[in-house]
Amino acid sequence: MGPSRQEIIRVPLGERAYDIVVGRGAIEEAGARIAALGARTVGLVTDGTVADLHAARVSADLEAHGLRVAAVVVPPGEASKSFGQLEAICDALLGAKLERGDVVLALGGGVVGDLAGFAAAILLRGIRLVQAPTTLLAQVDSSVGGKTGINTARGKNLVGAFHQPSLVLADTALLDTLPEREMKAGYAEVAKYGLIGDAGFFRWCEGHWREIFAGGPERDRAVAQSCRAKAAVVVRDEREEGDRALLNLGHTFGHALERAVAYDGARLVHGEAVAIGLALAFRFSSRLGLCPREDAERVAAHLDSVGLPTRIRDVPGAEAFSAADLLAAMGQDKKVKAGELTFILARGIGRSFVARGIDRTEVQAFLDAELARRSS
Ligand SMILES: NC(=O)c1ccc[n+]([C@@H]2O[C@H](COP(=O)([O-])OP(=O)(O)OC[C@H]3O[C@@H](n4cnc5c(N)ncnc54)[C@H](O)[C@@H]3O)[C@@H](O)[C@H]2O)c1
Ligand SMILES: O=C(O)C(=O)C[C@@H](O)[C@H](O)[C@H](O)COP(=O)(O)O
Ligand SMILES: [Zn+2]
Repeated sequence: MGPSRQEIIRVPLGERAYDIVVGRGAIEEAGARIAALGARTVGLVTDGTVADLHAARVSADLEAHGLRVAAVVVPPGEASKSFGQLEAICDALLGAKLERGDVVLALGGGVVGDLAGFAAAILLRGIRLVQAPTTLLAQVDSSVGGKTGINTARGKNLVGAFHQPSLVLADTALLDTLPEREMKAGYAEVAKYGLIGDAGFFRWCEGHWREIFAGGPERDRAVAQSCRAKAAVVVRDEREEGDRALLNLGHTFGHALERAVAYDGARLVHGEAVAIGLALAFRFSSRLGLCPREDAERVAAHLDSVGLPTRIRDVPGAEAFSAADLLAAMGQDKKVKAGELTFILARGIGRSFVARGIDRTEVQAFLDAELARRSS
């Protein structure tokens, strides 16, 4: 593999087409590229941690390109994907007199991207959004594809809008400051792309995950390959009427677990929930006789070796979970159709498919068996 350089991936969505710039230094293009969009003011939304580490440099660059910056800082963590923080952002940006020709810049992880993206979708009935993802998870997943939203007590991401960004700047050097726990969490979504439809990429990940964590060309390659894989699905099915649901592999279980801990990131962050969800989706597929047991074991073994959780019992406080509660949470999943559950299951690594009308008693029996493992 050659030296690191920036790569531009085009997401061809007609009048909503945009570029994803991947590589070290991509954020340094923010001022020039946003000025070229014709904005005058940038509503810079970030969280407290990212503000301290990276926002001053970005603001200075925007101002150097003649842009006025109106900054809003939310508390770090999943709890910020709330009506309260959404209202605070809207109020601050309206107070700063943002106009329809202006831009919201989401500088942060998936929490900031989803929240600021939703604000951009509804402010003045929709203004442009630039995503500057600063976590591995946000660079490989949440900044691309236009899903924005917040959580409610009834479930994850249940209020939101599709609002594609006008530009994504995925600066992989920003990940140098990311804590290891968050790096691992983001890696679950990287591995997901291999498990969905690219067994060769999963094999490559098994051999290169340490280099992805360490930085260098493998990290850039993993981010770019993930963005290409996601963009390909989104272009086929932008509003999740069919195939896009594949990107939800591991999420029916994962979102139920996030709700079970009341979005408490100290216990479980999204990527960790996805890691458990991926392992569960493969074990469930194997139990249903769809997927070889060796594949399910290989998935869990790889996630284990990275240091990700793969069992419900790995969640602190899991003793309090019941199969009925988890099943009830799954009943609020956005993939539910005519009251029936939809899961993303697998015939093997890289062979995932959308399975509609899954029998609740099968899911209940599987969860009972998984929960029984907590004492073993
Ligand atoms: N819209 C989508 O398609 C999509 C896809 C996947 C996930 N998501 C959502 O994304 C969210 C999770 O995103 P996340 O994992 O990025 O979590 P996050 O945004 O909470 O970021 C994780 C932590 O890392 C900190 N951080 C961010 N960048 C940093 C950096 N460069 N250096 C040091 N610290 C940094 C943050 O302050 C935070 O504490 C969830 O809400 C999930 O539902 C959305
Ligand atoms: O972009 C998608 O589509 C995904 O499903 C990506 C997921 O990783 C992400 O967590 C997404 O927010 C889940 O979507 P939801 O519709 O189940 O809330
Ligand atoms: Zn996800």
